[in-house]
Amino acid sequence: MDPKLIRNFSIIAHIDHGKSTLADQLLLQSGTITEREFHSQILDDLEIEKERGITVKARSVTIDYKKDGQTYELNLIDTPGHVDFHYEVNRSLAACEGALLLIDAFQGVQAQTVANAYAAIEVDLEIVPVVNKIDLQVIRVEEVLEEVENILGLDASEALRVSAKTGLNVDTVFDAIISKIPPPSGSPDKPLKALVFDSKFDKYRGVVTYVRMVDGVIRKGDNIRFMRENVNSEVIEIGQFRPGLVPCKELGPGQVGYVLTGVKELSRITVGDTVTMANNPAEAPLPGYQKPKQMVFCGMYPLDATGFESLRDELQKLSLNDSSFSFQPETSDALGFGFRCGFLGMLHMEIVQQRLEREQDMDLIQTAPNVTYEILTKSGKTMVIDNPQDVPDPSQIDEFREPIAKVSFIVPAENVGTIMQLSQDRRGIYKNTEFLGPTRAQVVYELPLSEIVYDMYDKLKSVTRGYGTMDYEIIGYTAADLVKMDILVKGEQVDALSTIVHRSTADRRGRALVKRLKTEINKHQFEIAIQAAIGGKIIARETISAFRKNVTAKCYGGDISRKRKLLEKQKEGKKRMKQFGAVEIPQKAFLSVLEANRDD
Ligand SMILES: Nc1nc2c(ncn2[C@@H]2O[C@H](COP(=O)(O)OP(=O)(O)OP(=O)(O)O)[C@@H](O)[C@H]2O)c(=O)[nH]1
Repeated sequence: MDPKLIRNFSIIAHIDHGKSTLADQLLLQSGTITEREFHSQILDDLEIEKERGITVKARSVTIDYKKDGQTYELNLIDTPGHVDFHYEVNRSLAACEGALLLIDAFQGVQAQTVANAYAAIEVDLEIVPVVNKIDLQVIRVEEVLEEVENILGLDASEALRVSAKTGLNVDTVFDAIISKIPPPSGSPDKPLKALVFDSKFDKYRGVVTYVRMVDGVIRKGDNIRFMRENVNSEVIEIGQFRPGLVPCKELGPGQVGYVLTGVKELSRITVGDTVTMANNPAEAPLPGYQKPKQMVFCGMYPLDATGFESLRDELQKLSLNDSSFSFQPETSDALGFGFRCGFLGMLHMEIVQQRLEREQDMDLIQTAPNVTYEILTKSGKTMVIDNPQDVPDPSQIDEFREPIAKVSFIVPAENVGTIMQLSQDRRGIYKNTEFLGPTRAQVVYELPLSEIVYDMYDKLKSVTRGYGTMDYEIIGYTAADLVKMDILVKGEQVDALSTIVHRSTADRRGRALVKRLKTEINKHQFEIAIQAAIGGKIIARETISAFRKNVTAKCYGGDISRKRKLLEKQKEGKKRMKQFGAVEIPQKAFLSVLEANRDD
């Protein structure tokens, strides 16, 4: 394939601005998919993505497009739009020469439009602004284009105006891809160099490695090497995404496709690695990617001990296709054997948890999530803390550090004050405000990650009536006055309820938490004290009074069937309970920490 006829591009956008719809429309208009397939959102094939309407895992597809008697090979690399999946965006961009920057004609430039555009500018991609949804009743295209110029510093004079939904003007998108985005360079005669930009585990074929060719040619039977992992393997099959896996004879410079090898474990194929020939290797690998870093952790426990092995199997299966999710066995006095799971962010956590519950039909107890902390001990050691239970005794701590994020909000001008107040209340450090036009502004704060991951997004949406957006990146760790807060139920500490809080908010959080727990834990036949403590000191207390529970008391006379129904209902309610000493604690109580933060 002549590289001059190849174009490699991504579509980048804020969530919901229509990226998947445009991708599908490009596939439809080029004849890659049928009308029927178009209506079922072909690129988002995971069930959860369909249900929640978000793209989680990057996909890629090759489109043949005829123009002026030539057939061009257009490689679209799909990217997810949500903050949690930044690293997926960056890895996709490195495989492209250009990007379509898609912007909703009414909503205009939003927080992730900015973040994604900057990522593309950083790697020197040619950016084509595309205003989408021009079929809507109310649009403000001119203002949106002004925002593109003011905020992103891009030339918007030749921006395209399309409707991905109806297909209006989508032909101009093909023209722009061919005329504006540069073809890849590279030589078939140089030693093989191909970038691994994704990989996934397929039940039938094993590990499918996604590659973007740079130099050289790859064919079936070649003996290749993954340079960073230093793994050699024979090529069993190569092919392209059309959009299913379709084998081909060879892949040359600039092309995008897949390689099947004898490698069985996904963990041995690192995204960002370089593929070369084992007997004629390239001198140096391509610049790689940073590994994704888990920033949010929580415990997951089977409801009863027999579920441990099957939970392990399920977690393993999930991690086969999601290398950004991690899990390790842990034990809790209260919950028994379970796993500590790490996620990129809260959305990522929710998605994994839902997949477990839905696809595997598992009953789980999940503890409240926490971010990753660092502790410098008196002996000079730096500990990474993923679990509040691992915090050492305060006498051994020299410095307690928390992750800090640079958060950028884009909000209606009248909400700037509220956002500043919200950030200030959460220990934010003000950076700057920039007006994007008469009605909207960008406000930047540095905020502790723990103060934003749980509910900042919801709060932002509610104070701006849905018009505000935010994006964040972790910029490092700083020392803070943090303490571990324990919860005692009937005098005994429940380890899975411990949290790390800032000392200045400890009293308030402690009170909110015990109050919440009081509503979550049912009355028992004895009185139950619920206390919050720091070190040995009790900072808050609530009491659940004793109650003799007799659900059948309501059933007068001998209505047996009704009585049985009630008993069954009670049994059902017990399903998600964990016995702790004499007290039954329901699943929801373990998430109280999270809820109490939100009540705050
Ligand atoms: N009216 C109108 N609606 C559109 C258009 N393009 C997309 N939409 C709608 O906007 C919503 C979001 O579109 P998606 O294509 O799922 O958005 P996305 O950017 O891929 O979203 P993520 O994958 O979650 O990042 C869907 O309900 C689409 O039907 C358009 O041109 N006009």
